[in-house]
Amino acid sequence: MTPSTATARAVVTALLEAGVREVVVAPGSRNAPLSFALFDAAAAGRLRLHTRIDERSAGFLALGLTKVGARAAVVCTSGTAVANLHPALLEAAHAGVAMVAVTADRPARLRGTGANQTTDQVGVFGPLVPTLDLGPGEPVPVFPGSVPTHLNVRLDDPLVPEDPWADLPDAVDPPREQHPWRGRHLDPIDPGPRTVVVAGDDAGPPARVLAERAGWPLLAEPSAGCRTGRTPLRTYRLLLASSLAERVERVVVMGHPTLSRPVQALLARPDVEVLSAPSPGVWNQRPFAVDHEIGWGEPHPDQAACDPAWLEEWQAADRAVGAQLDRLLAAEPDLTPHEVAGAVAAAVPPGGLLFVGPSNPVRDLDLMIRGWAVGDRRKVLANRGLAGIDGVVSTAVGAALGRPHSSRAIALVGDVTFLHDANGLVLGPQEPEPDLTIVVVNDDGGSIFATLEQGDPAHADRFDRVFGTPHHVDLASLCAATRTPHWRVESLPELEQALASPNGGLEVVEVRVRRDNRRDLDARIRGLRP
Ligand SMILES: Cc1ncc(C[n+]2csc(CCOP(=O)(O)OP(=O)(O)O)c2C)c(N)n1
Ligand SMILES: C=C(O[C@H]1C=C[C@H](C(=O)CCC(=O)O)[C@@H](C(=O)O)[C@@H]1O)C(=O)O
Ligand SMILES: [Mg+2]
Repeated sequence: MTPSTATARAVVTALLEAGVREVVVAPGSRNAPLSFALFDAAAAGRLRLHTRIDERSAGFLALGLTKVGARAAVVCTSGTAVANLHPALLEAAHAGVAMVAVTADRPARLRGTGANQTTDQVGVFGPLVPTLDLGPGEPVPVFPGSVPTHLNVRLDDPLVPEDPWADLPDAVDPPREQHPWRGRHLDPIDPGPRTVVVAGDDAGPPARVLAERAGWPLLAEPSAGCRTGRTPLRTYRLLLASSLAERVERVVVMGHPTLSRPVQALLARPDVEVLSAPSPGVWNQRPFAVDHEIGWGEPHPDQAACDPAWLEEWQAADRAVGAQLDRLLAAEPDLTPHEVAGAVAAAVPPGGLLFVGPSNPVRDLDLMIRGWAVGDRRKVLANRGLAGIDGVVSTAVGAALGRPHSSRAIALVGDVTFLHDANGLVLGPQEPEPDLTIVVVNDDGGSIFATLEQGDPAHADRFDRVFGTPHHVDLASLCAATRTPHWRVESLPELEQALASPNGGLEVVEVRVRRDNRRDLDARIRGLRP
């Protein structure tokens, strides 16, 4: 057996022992020993193989698979291919997703020379994703279980094995990565001050359990993993501009809140006491002052409850503002992005999966999710580690592939986000295909900027060129190029019909909405009060 084949087979064995059962390979020559070993392991049923020609998409595919518990590795050749994995690994680092990147490298003697496809791959992802550098004959290091790993493998000629891998290791049950909060809850908190619970990305069920037991309003983002039960407030980000918010004395913050400035403003208020639970990701220090760090205890049924009137006040205000919002949207002459988000949310059945893109789609969804029941196992995911618009299609594909028991898988993304990872639609004829409906809210550009400072009419002469960035891309033609079924809908009933008629594979439903009125619509919505 050649040294490179031995190294590659040792790496694949270590991946299997670490619970990796999904591997995404981007084609290359230097990683050939790894690709052959992975092919043999897949043929023997030890793992599922995916191939992607775009390493950036391949990395996000592995991220999406890992986010739903199907721990994945992505494997690529040397050179610029490696750098294409950086966006997915950065997102993984900041969101605490334990994906694995295996990069093939030239042998040590060629480092620092002008040899082809040879660059400095050790530490290429910076200190946030350190490199484990492996040479021939060296023991493969153990992959850490809760953070992304970069394994750089130096491989020398001959790269092609002399024979197939026959003596594969026995299949073992992969260790189930336990989320820090799984089966645990926060230590009891005194119910005294008027408190709200802020649940950011990946806060998980403990946030809901705490809010329910204490009787506190729950301000949960769509991907918080706890937007269920009786305590989440649909219009919390609007209510934070009301007099109710002025009476908040304390906030318990869990997960990684990133969506809205009203929440960030609440957390920064000097008169508000902040209790912070551990935050996911590599930089878990909070960007606001924390008065008390609170930790995971064992399940505590004895979280004392506060005066129920506090939550009842918020719930009444939420109903009032929610009704005003529904009336406002119904009165709009055109289909609004908020109604699109509402239809998508309504189309997610129990056991369903929803992957939501950044920018306005996740914020529109935030306003439109209504009363999902506890225990229905709806899963809402987003790349909120860094809120990038890159790799979102591929992450959604990975999540759908990695959670096959989902009753329905839908993605809700903006048009620029969709275009940014159009290569996520490139699916070879032998590739596992997800049952995933991608709803693209197409307003021909980035409408989020219209709602920010740069959207002020004073900048109208420059806005579209450098912020709105209209593209006029024909999404039907783009989908046709990858043979992805495409359905353009013009109305809410048509959208609801499309959502009710999944084709069982990867499909795109395009909804055209206006961008020219976004700033005004957003301002009128923000102006709603109880
Ligand atoms: C990789 C990356 N590039 C740029 C940005 C900045 N950005 C945030 S939202 C956005 C526009 C998104 O447009 P779209 O997906 O159409 O959503 P919309 O704002 O129209 O709702 C951009 C460019 C980013 N977050 N990530
Ligand atoms: C476009 C980018 O991201 C910005 C998107 C929205 C954020 C925001 O202010 C939302 C306001 C709200 O929903 O209340 C904005 C921010 O966090 O300040 C983000 O930068 C981008 O290029 O980063
Ligand atoms: Mg857009």
